[in-house]
Amino acid sequence: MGQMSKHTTKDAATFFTARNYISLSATFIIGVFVGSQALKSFGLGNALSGTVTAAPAMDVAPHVPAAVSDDWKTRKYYPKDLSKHFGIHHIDQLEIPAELQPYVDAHDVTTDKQYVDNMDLYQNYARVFGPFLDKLSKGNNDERLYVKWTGDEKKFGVFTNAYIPAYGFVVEYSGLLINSSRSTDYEWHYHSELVDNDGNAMPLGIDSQFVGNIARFVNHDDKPNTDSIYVPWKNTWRIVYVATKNIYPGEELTVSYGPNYWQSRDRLKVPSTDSDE
Ligand SMILES: C[S@@+](CC[C@H](N)C(=O)[O-])C[C@H]1O[C@@H](n2cnc3c(N)ncnc32)[C@H](O)[C@@H]1O
Repeated sequence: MGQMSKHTTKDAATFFTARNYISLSATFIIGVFVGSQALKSFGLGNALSGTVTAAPAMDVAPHVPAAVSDDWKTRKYYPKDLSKHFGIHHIDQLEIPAELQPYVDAHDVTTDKQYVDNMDLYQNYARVFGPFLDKLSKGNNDERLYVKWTGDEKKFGVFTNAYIPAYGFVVEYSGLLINSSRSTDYEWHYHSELVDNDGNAMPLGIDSQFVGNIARFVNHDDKPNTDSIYVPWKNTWRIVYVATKNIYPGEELTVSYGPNYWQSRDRLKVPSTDSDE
């Protein structure tokens, strides 16, 4: 995630009623297909590589749904369930707290070195993925993706009900823009050159531990089927998960958190007090 930072890194809404599910799904699939073709024609496919980073990690209590029932390890959780079962306030898009908004407004992301050095790439990202950030963000009735228990090691993960073609938009990593890392498992580095009142660079992250969307449940894999990229959109950097290969219904979505994430976890391990170690 950007980098999941635990500072690196790490949709849609009134999306589906039973009646409009099929047509909206079709719209989405056509959308990602068009997007993926556009990306291919831009030759961006190979450019979808670890540009986002996650923040260093800290162990947190395993996510046991707040409302535990007998089927909690087998059922599917949709965005509308996140509040009741995980205590998460669902938001579709990056949320900027009022106290940080003036700093965001005072800065032009197209002057960031990362943008200037890769202008063609980021202009294309904005052109292809930007519209998804607006059009797919309509509330918490999206049923394309769901959360399900994967096992004791990884806990919950995210799966797809829809076919997602390679290079297609998967989901935005929503959350709160923060300027003080809490080093949770749910924070990506926010990619920017914002400065505070003294002109010092502000260390920013996107934190989705308690306020965010389904993307916060996407697990790490060394050979993931999505990539996290930064998309400059409406003067903010948005983190988007993009498919790196065709993803079929029932598959788990995965992303690389980046090396910092796991290194920081290792550092945080409490030394064993066992006498034989
Ligand atoms: C962003 S959360 C992903 C959602 C998490 N599985 C949950 O149930 O809330 C990141 C945490 O999930 C777990 N995790 C993710 N990918 C993993 C993997 N490949 N192997 C082991 N644990 C993993 C780790 O505890 C990690 O710190």
